[in-house]
Amino acid sequence: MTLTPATFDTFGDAYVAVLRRIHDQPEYDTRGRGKDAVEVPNISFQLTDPIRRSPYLVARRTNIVFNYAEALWYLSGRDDLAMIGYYAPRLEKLSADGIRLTGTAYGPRLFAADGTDGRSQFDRVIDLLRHDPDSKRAAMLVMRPDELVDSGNPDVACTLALQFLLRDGRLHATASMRGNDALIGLLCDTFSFTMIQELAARRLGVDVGTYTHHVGSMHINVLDAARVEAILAEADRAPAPMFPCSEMPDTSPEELATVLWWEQAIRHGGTTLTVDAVARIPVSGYWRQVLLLFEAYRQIRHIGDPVTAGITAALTAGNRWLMAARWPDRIGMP
Ligand SMILES: O=c1ccn([C@H]2C[C@H](O)[C@@H](COP(=O)(O)O)O2)c(=O)[nH]1
Repeated sequence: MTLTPATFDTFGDAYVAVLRRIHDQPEYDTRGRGKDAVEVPNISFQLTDPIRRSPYLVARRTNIVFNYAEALWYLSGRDDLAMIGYYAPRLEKLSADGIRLTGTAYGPRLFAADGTDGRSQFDRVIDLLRHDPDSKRAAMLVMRPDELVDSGNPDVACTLALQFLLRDGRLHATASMRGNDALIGLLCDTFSFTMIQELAARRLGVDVGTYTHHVGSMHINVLDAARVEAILAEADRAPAPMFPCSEMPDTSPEELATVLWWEQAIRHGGTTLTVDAVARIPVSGYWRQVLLLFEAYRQIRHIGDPVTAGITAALTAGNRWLMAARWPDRIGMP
């Protein structure tokens, strides 16, 4: 009898295993809100190395720029479509007023002061773990009861809660979701939640532990079947490439604000940033790499030519691989 979830080293391994399970052995056909899907209830997995959070699959065409933008959007407590819609125009249809997102915007629920004691849920669980490291209470709630009041609500939070357990000097995290689209949402949500876990571990000065993901309804939309099959075929052909991955340094709220300031400057700016200009931005090398990705994306969106050779060369090997898989005609491989 096993009472613990399946364990994988990297998210890429877990991702392929989840897609394969639902594709090969679906348990239910569902028809919800106009989308037909195949579903396996109660899927759980655990990652031993949550920092290796990007799957290197050509057929998936992971948008690493969006992944970082969404994580930063959460970490800064924002809900504006202006920022996140620039990286993922598909989110526009989820916004009821064209200005803000509600259920999808986990940031305000986790990282904005919520009117109780001037702190955010995130700040409260960090303070709690500083004083009571063995606590079982370091949980942050996401979905709210009032989200089901309006049956026409287009955007109900899919995440129920995130929990931290600080054990033997390692910060473990558990995400609980009511529903997860295994092709798109699973990848983006795991990316952001493991970033939140890593930020919390650095703030506490402890190591990153395991990441556990539990989902009530894990599903693949029928319209995505061909993409899933392409991913499974690629995983069958050869193991995914491996790249070194960088650890997030301890990042203060002030440094995060500087990263967000530059994100907006790049998004609004009409000028091409050089690698030297990025090197002068007063944030750590880890966050400068993210700003390089934002500049590469700005060039892809606004300029017809390939991304400048300097920016391309300054990307890490893993990021360059992901960008070239997504935008093959815009990113040269070295
Ligand atoms: O962070 C998110 C947000 C949404 N979804 C997916 C799950 C569902 O396929 C769809 C939401 O539809 P409902 O469950 O609200 O009907 O979006 C995710 O996987 N992760």
